[in-house]
Amino acid sequence: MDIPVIKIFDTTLRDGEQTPGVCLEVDEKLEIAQALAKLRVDVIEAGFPIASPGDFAAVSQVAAKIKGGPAIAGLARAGQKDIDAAVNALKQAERPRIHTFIATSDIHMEYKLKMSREQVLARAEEAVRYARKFVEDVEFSAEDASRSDWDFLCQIYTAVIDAGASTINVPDTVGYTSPSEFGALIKYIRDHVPNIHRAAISVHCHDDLGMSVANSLAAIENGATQVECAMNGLGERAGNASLEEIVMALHTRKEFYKAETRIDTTQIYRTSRLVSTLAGISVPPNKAVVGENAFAHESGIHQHGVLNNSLTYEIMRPETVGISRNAIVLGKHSGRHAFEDRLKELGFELDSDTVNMLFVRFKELADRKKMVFDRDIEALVNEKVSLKPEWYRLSYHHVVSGNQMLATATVRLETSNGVVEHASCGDGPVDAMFKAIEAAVGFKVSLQDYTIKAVTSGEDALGEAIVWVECDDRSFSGRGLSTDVIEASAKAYVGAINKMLAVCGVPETSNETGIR
Ligand SMILES: CC(=O)SCCNC(=O)CCNC(=O)[C@H](O)C(C)(C)COP(=O)(O)OP(=O)(O)OC[C@H]1O[C@@H](n2cnc3c(N)ncnc32)[C@H](O)[C@@H]1OP(=O)(O)O
Ligand SMILES: CC(C)C(=O)C(=O)O
Ligand SMILES: [Mg+2]
Repeated sequence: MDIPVIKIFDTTLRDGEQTPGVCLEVDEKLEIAQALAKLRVDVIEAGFPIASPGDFAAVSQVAAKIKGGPAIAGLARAGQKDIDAAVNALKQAERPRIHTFIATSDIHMEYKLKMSREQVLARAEEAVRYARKFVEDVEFSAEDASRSDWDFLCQIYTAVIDAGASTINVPDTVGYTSPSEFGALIKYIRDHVPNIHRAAISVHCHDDLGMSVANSLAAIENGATQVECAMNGLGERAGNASLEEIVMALHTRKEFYKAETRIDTTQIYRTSRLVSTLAGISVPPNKAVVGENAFAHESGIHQHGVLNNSLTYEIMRPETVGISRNAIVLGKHSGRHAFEDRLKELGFELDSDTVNMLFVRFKELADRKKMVFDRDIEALVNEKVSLKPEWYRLSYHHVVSGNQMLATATVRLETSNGVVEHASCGDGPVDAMFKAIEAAVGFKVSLQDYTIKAVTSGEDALGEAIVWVECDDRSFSGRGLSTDVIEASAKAYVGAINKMLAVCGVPETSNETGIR
């Protein structure tokens, strides 16, 4: 018997970007799209083209650059303007998909759309028919399907399939359903939509009650053949169903679900790290599949079992998701071959200029650290990805602090006009550093959030700082990496300021015009 292949529709770049505080730039979206193509997802939802010029540009770039693999989807409300924007953004896609949607629950229709059932039905049909004039692959979503009247849902799905939709999506928009209820809904749709054999059934689950993955799997058990999900479970509110969890559930329990995906599971971990770095959202250590502890064993009885046979306490092998267990330790005496080899093992295919640049950074790091771990290397590579044109570059810093003195920081920033240097006092070394940087750039910076964590363990661990700053109601993140946490913090702050200036422009009070 042939095992059905479940399509993975990745929405990291669309619903994932709706994670509060996340704002990906065009080149960052492209970098993630390339990783998703390597992961072999079936569809990349690249954005919502009418939403902003940046989203339009990102969908266009992804459509132009990602070839020979996934279909590229653009989201559109059920209206001609939105569909026209999606059509234009997807012009260069090899396999464009228009994803149009309208809400079908009574609460959404009455209070949000202010439309009757008849109007929503007519609008959905019109939108699908209009989209089909431009592309063959049209997906229709009934937003808030899980809180909609089941017979109305079946009526609208029948109508949109007749109008040309090749995929009908059943979203649990607010994460309200439960596995048995959602499974029954999918079965009901299969039994009550007469033309359902002409369309694929997709599901799109949110995690408000922590059941998005369980609900998606229940839908698969009842005949859904596409799941919409996001890397690291990013998405609106509590997020979408996590791609890595759905894929690894199907992979690990293939004999139970009797379904598989086309995903190259060895790319999962690398993609997860890239998304976490570029989105500025850390992965919790206890996160399934990609968390730091997902394959770590703390207690003696478990360690004993794992040493005898790892399957005693591991249902998946770390290598299957791309986490290397390599015993070769890289350090200051390691050479280029070992370094290049490790990059390849970690799934990075980089040109020789990039490898050369990274090797220099690796040696600098190895001078400051006894051992360089895989996660240090991933951090170096992902930092390379997020390098942006800079207005300001940190060239020197000095901090004095103690428990009975006022912390004082001095910074020197390079700009196109030369250097600018300032000193400030603060409530602790990081505050003093941030104040010195603010004085150096010459304008007030609105700090939203600041986190620091160790990338690896040990006293010489690489520290990763993430800083969020705000301007014109938009948030910008910066990331800094160093064995010195104050330096990591300063780099992250300057990085966030650079990103902010690229979008909001340089305030008049600025000391310098900056470097570009
Ligand atoms: C469940 C989801 O995740 S849906 C996707 C959600 N994502 C986003 O909203 C991110 C991008 N959104 C945006 O940038 C903006 O909301 C835009 C550009 C889409 C629209 O902006 P605005 O025109 O300023 O409208 P605003 O967002 O305030 O309100 C939404 C409008 O769309 C209408 N609308 C909402 N969903 C739909 C739909 N599926 N089909 C047709 N109209 C819809 C609402 O009724 C409202 O109409 P009104 O302006 O006539 O009252
Ligand atoms: C646009 C739709 C599919 C959506 O994101 C939702 O309903 O959650
Ligand atoms: Mg959603």
